[in-house]
Amino acid sequence: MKKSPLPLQHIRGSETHVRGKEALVKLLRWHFGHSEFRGNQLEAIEAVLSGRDCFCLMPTGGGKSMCFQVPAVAKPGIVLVVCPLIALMENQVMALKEKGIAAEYLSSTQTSHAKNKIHEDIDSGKPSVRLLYVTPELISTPGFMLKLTKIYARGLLNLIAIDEAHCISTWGHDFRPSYRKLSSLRSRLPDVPILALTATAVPKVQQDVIESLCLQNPLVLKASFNRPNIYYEVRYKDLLDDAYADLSNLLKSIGDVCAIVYCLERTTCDDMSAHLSNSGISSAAYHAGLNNKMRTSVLDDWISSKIQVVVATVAFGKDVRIVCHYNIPKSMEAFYQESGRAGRDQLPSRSMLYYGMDDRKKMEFILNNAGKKKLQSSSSEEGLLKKSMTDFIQMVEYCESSGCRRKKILESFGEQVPASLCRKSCDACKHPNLVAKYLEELTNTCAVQQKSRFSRILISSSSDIVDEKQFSEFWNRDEDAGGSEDDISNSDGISSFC
Ligand SMILES: Nc1ncnc2c1ncn2[C@@H]1O[C@H](COP(=O)(O)OP(=O)(O)OP(=O)(O)O)[C@@H](O)[C@H]1O
Repeated sequence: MKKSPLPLQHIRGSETHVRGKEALVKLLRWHFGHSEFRGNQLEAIEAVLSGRDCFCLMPTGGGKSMCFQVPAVAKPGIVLVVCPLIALMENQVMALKEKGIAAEYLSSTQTSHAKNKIHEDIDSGKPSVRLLYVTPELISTPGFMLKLTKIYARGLLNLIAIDEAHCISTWGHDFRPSYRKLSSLRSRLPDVPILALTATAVPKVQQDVIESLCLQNPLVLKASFNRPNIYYEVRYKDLLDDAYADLSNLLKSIGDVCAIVYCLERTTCDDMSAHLSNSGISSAAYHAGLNNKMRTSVLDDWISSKIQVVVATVAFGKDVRIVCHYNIPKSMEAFYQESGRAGRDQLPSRSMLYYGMDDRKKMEFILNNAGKKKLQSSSSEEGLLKKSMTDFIQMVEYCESSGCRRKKILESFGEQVPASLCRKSCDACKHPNLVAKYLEELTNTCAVQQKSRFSRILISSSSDIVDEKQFSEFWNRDEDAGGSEDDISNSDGISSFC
C-alpha cells in the first residue's frame, strides 16, 4: 500500500517547537507506526529540517534511521543516505518500500535496468524517490558527484545523512578511506544540512568526524551507550570440552529465534555453519568470500526466517535475540557494534562471547605483525598501531575481568557509571562467584598450557611456533581498503558501486 506523504505546513525554518513536534509525531505514527519519538530523535529531526548540521550519537538500535527517514517524508525532494554496507542498504530500502515510502539504493548488486530506472527518476527534475541510499565509494566518483550537484542546483537535495559516520575517522574502529572523500560534500553542496550518525564514536573520533565533514555549528546530540536489554556473558573456551558443541547447545536451548554468530575468519564461518547445520540448526555462512547471488540468497532466507542462524564476519541488520562471538573481536567498539545487533527492538536479548587463549594469541600476533609491516612503510602509523593494541587489551580485560561487563563497555566509551546500573544483567553481576571461579581455573589452565608449550619449544628445533601462512586472511583483511572486512560492497572498479 502506497501512503501519500502527509502535508506539513509548519516545518519550515526553525519555527515553533510545539507545532513542529505535533506535526512530526503525526508523520512518525502515519508512516512508521511508532507512537512517540525516542531519545534525541526529535531534536535531530528538527535540527536538520531547519537546515542545521547535526552530529548524532545514539546507541546501537537507538533508532538513528528515523532521524533521516522522518525528514525524508516531511518535505518533497531527496534525502541522500550514505551507508557502508550494501546488505544494510538493501534491508532498509526493502523495509521502507513495504511502508509505501519511495526509497532506492544504487549498488553494484543491481541490474543495469534497475539502476537506469533510478537514474532516470533522479534526472527527471521531479524525482519520486525520497530516500536514495548510496555507498561512499559512489559519492567519490565524478559522474555521481556531478549528478548530485545538478539535483542540488534544482533545490531538490534536502539532506545528506551519513550513517556509521565513525568510518571517516582513522581513529575509528572501522576506518574506510572512501569515507574520507565525503569531506568534499560540504564544499560541493554548501547549503545542504549534513547529519552524521554513529553508535560507536569515542570523543576523539567524534571531533574527527565533525571536522572531517566540515560540519558548521552542528547540533551535537549524545545519548548513553547503555543497552539495558542486553544480557552480557563470556564463556571460556579453554574450560569447555567442546566450544562448538556448547554453542550449538546454547542456540538449541533458546528455541527457534534469530541469531548471529560472528567469527573472525571466513573458513571458521563455513566450518561453524556446517557444524550447526549438522546439529540440526538451520544456518548459513555470510561473508565477503561469497558471490553476490549467494549473499542475497542467504540474506533473503534469513529475513524470511527460513534460516535461524547466520554465521558471519560482517554486520547486517535485522532484529536478533542473541549475538555470539566465537572469536574475540579486535576492539570494544567492534564488539559493541556487533553485539548491539541483538535486541534492536528493545526486547530482552543476549550477547555471548566465547573467549579462548588461542584466539587471543592469534589476534596479538596479527596486530603485532600488522604493526611491524606498517612501521616499515610509514612511521606515522605508530599511533594507530598503539591504538589497535590498546583497543585489543581493553577487549581482553572485558573477558578476563570479574567486574561488571556492562560497566567495562560503558567505561571504554568514556561513560562513568555505577555497577548497580547493570541490575544483574551480566554474568559477572549475576553469578560473581562462578565467574571468579572460572577465571581462577583459566589462570591455572593457562599456566599448565604455558609450561607444556615451553617444553615443546625446547624439544622443537623451530624457534617460531606461529605459522604466518595460516593467518593470511587476516593479512589480506588488514590491507583491505577499509582495514575491515565489513566492506563487502564489491569493489570491482571505481564506478562499481553505481
Ligand atoms: N520512536 C520509536 N519508537 C519505537 N521504535 C522505534 C522508534 N524509532 C526506531 N524504532 C525501532 O528501533 C529499531 C532500531 O532502529 P534503527 O535501525 O534506526 O536503529 P539504529 O540506531 O540505526 O541501530 P544500529 O546502530 O544498530 O544500526 C527498529 O526496529 C525501529 O523500528
